[in-house]
This record gives sequence, C-alpha cells and structure tokens, in this order.
Amino acid sequence: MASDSKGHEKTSEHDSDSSIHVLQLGVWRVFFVKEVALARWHRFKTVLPTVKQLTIDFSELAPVLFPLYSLAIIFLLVDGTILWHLFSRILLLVEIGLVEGRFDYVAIAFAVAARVAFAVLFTAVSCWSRKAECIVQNRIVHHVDGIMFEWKSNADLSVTEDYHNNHEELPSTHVWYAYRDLLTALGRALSIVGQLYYIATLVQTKKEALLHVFFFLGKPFTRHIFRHSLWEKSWIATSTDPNYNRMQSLNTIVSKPEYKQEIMTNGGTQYIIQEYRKARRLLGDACASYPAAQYSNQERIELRVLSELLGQLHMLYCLATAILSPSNFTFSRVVMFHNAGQMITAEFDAMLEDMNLVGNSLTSVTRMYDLAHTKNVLKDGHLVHSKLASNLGMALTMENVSFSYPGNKSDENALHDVSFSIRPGQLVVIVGANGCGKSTLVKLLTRLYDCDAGRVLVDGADIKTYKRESLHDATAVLTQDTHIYQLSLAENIGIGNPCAADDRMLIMEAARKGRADGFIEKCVEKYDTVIEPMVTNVMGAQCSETDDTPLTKIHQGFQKKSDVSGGERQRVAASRTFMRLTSDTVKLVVADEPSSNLDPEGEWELFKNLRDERQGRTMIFVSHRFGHLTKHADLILCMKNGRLIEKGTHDELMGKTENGEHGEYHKLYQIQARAFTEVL
Ligand SMILES: Nc1ncnc2c1ncn2[C@@H]1O[C@H](COP(=O)(O)OP(=O)(O)OP(=O)(O)O)[C@@H](O)[C@H]1O
Repeated sequence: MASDSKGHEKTSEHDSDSSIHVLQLGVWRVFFVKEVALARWHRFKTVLPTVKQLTIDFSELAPVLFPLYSLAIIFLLVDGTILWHLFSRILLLVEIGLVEGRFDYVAIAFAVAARVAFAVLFTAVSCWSRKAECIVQNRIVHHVDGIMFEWKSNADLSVTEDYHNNHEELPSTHVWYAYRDLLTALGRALSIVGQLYYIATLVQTKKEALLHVFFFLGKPFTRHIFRHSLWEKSWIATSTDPNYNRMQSLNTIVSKPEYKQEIMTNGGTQYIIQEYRKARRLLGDACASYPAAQYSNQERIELRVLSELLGQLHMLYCLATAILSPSNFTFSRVVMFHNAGQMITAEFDAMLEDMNLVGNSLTSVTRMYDLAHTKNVLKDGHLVHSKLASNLGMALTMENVSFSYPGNKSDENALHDVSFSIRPGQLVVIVGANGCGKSTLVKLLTRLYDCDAGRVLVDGADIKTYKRESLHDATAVLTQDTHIYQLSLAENIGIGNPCAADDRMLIMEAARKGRADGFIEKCVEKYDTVIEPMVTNVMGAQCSETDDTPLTKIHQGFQKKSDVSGGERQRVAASRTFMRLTSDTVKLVVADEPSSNLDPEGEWELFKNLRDERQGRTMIFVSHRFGHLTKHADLILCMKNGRLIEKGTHDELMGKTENGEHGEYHKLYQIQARAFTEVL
C-alpha cells in the first residue's frame, strides 16, 4: 500500500502487526503504534508495581524527609484551590455586606487573615521544599546510580555486551523525574477534585452540581480525546524524499574537512553548489520540520471548534439563569465559577500532560528495575580454585569444544570441535591467521564465555564448577585491546594486584618490567598523572568555546586530557600485568598479541620479561610475530577457520609433512622468515 502524501494514516503494508500505522508527513515517512482505547490506562496499571517499588526504595533512603517532601509538593499543588476558596469567601462576605448595607467585619477579618496566613505558609513550604528537594533528589540519583553500577560491575561479558548494544543508558535523573511527575499529577488531581467539590457546595441541587462538572470538564476532556499528538506515542520516522536526502549528503560533503579538502583540490565545489540548488528547487514546499510538530498541526478544525464551544456553555448557562431567575444571581458566584472554570481547564490539561510523562518515564524505570535484576548468562560454580591449584601452574584441557558468539547469525562457529591438553607450567603459543579463533580460545579458557558443546577442564575439574571470581584471581590476561583507565597511572598499574595497590615501590618495579617507567617519568605529575580525567565541564549559554575572553581561557585549562601513543598504552597495560604477577594466586598468564604497537626491541623485551615470570605458572602467548617465541614453546597450537589443525613443538611442526606437503605452521613460519631474508 503506498503512503498517502496528504498525511493520512494507513496501516503498514509490510508489517504483519496491524497496530503499526504509516504516515507521510512532508519529507518523513512516519511509523507509529496506534494505541487501542484505554491502552494508556492499561500501561499505567502495568507500572503500578514500579511505583510501589520506588516508594519503598525512596522511603528507606530518607524515612522522614521523603514523606514530608512528598506531602509538601502535593500541598503546594493545591495552593491555587485553597487560595481561590479563601478569596471566594472574602468576595461573598463583601457582597453580602454590600447588599445588606452592613458588613460582618469579624468574619471578613478572619477570612482575610486566613488567606494571608495560607499565602505566607505556601511561600515558606515552597522555599523549604526546594531545599529538601536537593537532598532527596541527590540521594535518589546516587542510589539509582549505585544499583546500576553494582549490577554492571557484576554482569558477565555476554550480559554487558547485550546491554551495551541494545540499551540506552537510562539517566538516573529519569527515576527522580518519574516520581516528581507522579506527585505533580496526584496534586493536580486533588486540586481538581477540591475545586469541583467546592463548586458543588455552592449550588443548590445535585443535578446542578453535575451540570457544572460537565461544563468544567467538557472542554479539557474533549480536547484530550481529539488531540492529535505523536508526543506520547511510540514512533519512528525516516526521510524518504530523495531531494531532501541529497541536500543532506551535499551538506555533509562541504561541512567535513576530510571531504572538503578532496572536493576543493579536485575542482568539485561549483558542481556541489549547483546540485544543492537543484535539489532545493525540486524539494519545493515539502516540509522537513520535526515529524511530531507536523502531526500536531494536522488537528481537525471542527473537533477543536467543538471543544471550544463546550467551553463556552457555562457562560451561556450563567446568562440564562440570570435572566430566568434574577433573584438568584450574584456577581461573586459568576466570578467564582469563571475562575474555577479557568483553573480546572488548566489543571486538567496539565494533569493529562503529567500522566503522559509519568507513563513514559515509569515505563523506562520499570525497564531499569528489570535490567538491574537481569541474571548473568554464566552460572557460578562452587569450587575455589586456590584450594585445588598446583604449584606448577594451571592444567587446561579442551574436549571437543565448539562455540559461537551470542547473537551470531552466520552458520560458522568461532570454534569447531577443538581438543587439546596443556600441562601445568607449559609455555604455549597459539598461531593462525586473522579471525581463526585464537582470542576466542583464550576467552573460553578464562571463562568469559561458556562453550556450546564439549568441555573445558581446569586442573581436572569442569571450568563451570569453579567460582568465577576465584578463577579470575588465578589468571593474568594481557590483550591487544589495551586501555588506560580514568585513574592515576599508579592506580592503572596497581589495580593489577589490588592487595598491593598502594605499594609504590612494587608499582614502579612493575612499570620498569613493562617498560612504562620512562614515559611515566616524563609526565608532569609522574605516577599521579590521570591521562584521561573524567571531569564534567559545563558552559553557560552566554559562553562559547570560540570566544576570546578570560572565561574561555580558564575553560581551556579545564581540558587537561593528555595524549599518549598506542605503544605507551600497551606499556602501561603490560606493567599492570607485571603488577598482577606479584600476586601468588596467578597460575595462568595469557598474552594475546600484547605487542602490536611496540617497537621490535620493546616486543622482544616484553616477551622476555614475561617468560622470566614463568615459575609456577602456565603461559599462553597469542602472536602473529611468533618466530622468537615458538622456540621456547612446549606446545604450539595452530588454528585455521575455527579449527585446531596442528599441535606440537616447533621442530615437530616444521618437520611434519602430509603427502609430501608441509603443514600450515611451516607455511606461516616460512612467510615470516622470508620477509626478513628475501633480497628484493
Ligand atoms: N564478540 C564477538 N561477537 C561476535 N563475533 C566475534 C566476536 N569476537 C570475535 N568474533 C568472530 O569470531 C571469529 C574468531 O575471532 P577471534 O577474535 O577469536 O580471531 P583471532 O584469531 O583472535 O583473530 P585476530 O588474529 O584478528 O585477532 C571471527 O570470525 C570474529 O569475527
């Protein structure tokens, strides 16, 4: 079904779910979920457990302050109703005095005093609640951040990857605003009920009271029903107009320095300008403004007029009753009703707006609570590795292991039917072409993932039976993806052995072995330098980074980020591993291409220093430049396309032939050897 260019809604042609509607709005093709009647209320019902959970959590954080604050907010929201009621009373007393020619001064004085007292009280409560809000909000935000932080810290790699790829980080302030909006909606509802109740006490019959409720709620209610809005719907949009898309592409070409250089030096600028003008001409009046704004503009005039007419009914009613029954007519009543009508309409609109916000934010908060309770994919075992560990190092076995990464859509496994055994204390080198599964093998041996088929044994027991934390205490892993954390350089190294993280002598020794000492000594703050400090800088709307003012000079001083080379990063990471090796619990050392950015001398020295730490540890090296490593190896595992195709020592694999042909290891070794020996 083609989309309707006039903006009429159609059911999606390619979606099996008929609740998805498609709409063309200017340059946008918009897809949205059309909610069935009462769906919003149903959604509200589903988030009620979240409201309960939030209330319990927040009450525990501030048992006295939180309920007081909540009451204060509701109290402040009914202030309009109370002040209006008190003002109406003064008006009524004055009018009676005027009609009867005699004022009840005491009653008027009490009414005035009550209004003044409430006005002062509201001001005081408002000032107090703003101060209390700072404390309550701060506690809630940090509490939520803490929940998510602990969950993220303890999540295993599969869960972390899934979270990272599929979820937007929910700002903890959302949780606070969800509750704040909920209180506001509640306060507004109470305010409306209060006003309607007061109106009902002013009229004589129940029927008349109901008529007033109809008059007052008719306009806001119908406006809400007929509202044409995408704001509270779930929607997505894509720009389908080829001219608009072309204008965007051309704009990108002239905006980005990397494109611009090429275009300018190849004489393409005039062509780009002409093409932009052409696309703009062809685009015509197709509107590119925000889809939700365009959608709101399509509201039907007759429905809007109808709800406005409903809003005028009360005035007509007052006029009719004044003419038909003049004895009952008073100006104070007209003023009261008029004010009430205005207030109820405004409050009702605002309340529905709040309910929308609450519904949306509570749905996000529900997701956050669900997320924080997501269980790890890897089940934890019960064995503590250090109790079974051998003094020689870790023994590792893979039995017919196959593995495919979670979410992998291809038929290819990352590992296929891999079997081998590593004895305690052996030095193992894993070789093979890019993508053949070397790093994956290491990830299974250190239980970052569980295999899909087969078994991994550590010191004779299934890897799944160990407590994961105790297993990770027994391993030191240095990978190609090295990071410097947003901590001091001393902490970056010290974190390798948390028990000795404050031992500066040990840290400096580790830095020496990792060859990071030279570069650290050159940093201004040496070991206390933070390479990428996580400082949040905020700039007021009147400031700009490009201004040349005293403030911008101070701002430039905020940006303390220092740059380090890839090799220096690897040296810090290597130092962290040497620090890790100061711990006796480490029985397995894995170095997965840790030297890709190091110069040849640095690489040679790193491998030598690592080998010097071999006593009592099994060592696994993954490297493409393996010539100088394999001659020390007790075992070489040669991988190809996720399979282990050869295993043995260097001499065994170099001498291995099949049908007169050398094997894969021989081939890889010869390619490296030729690179150094061939005369060009
Ligand atoms: N996190 C991941 N999710 C999905 N697929 C992955 C992931 N990591 C690796 N792979 C895929 O698994 C296969 C094996 O990758 P692996 O990183 O183990 O190869 P490798 O031999 O270490 O490669 P290299 O020498 O380039 O580092 C590759 O096809 C790769 O694309």
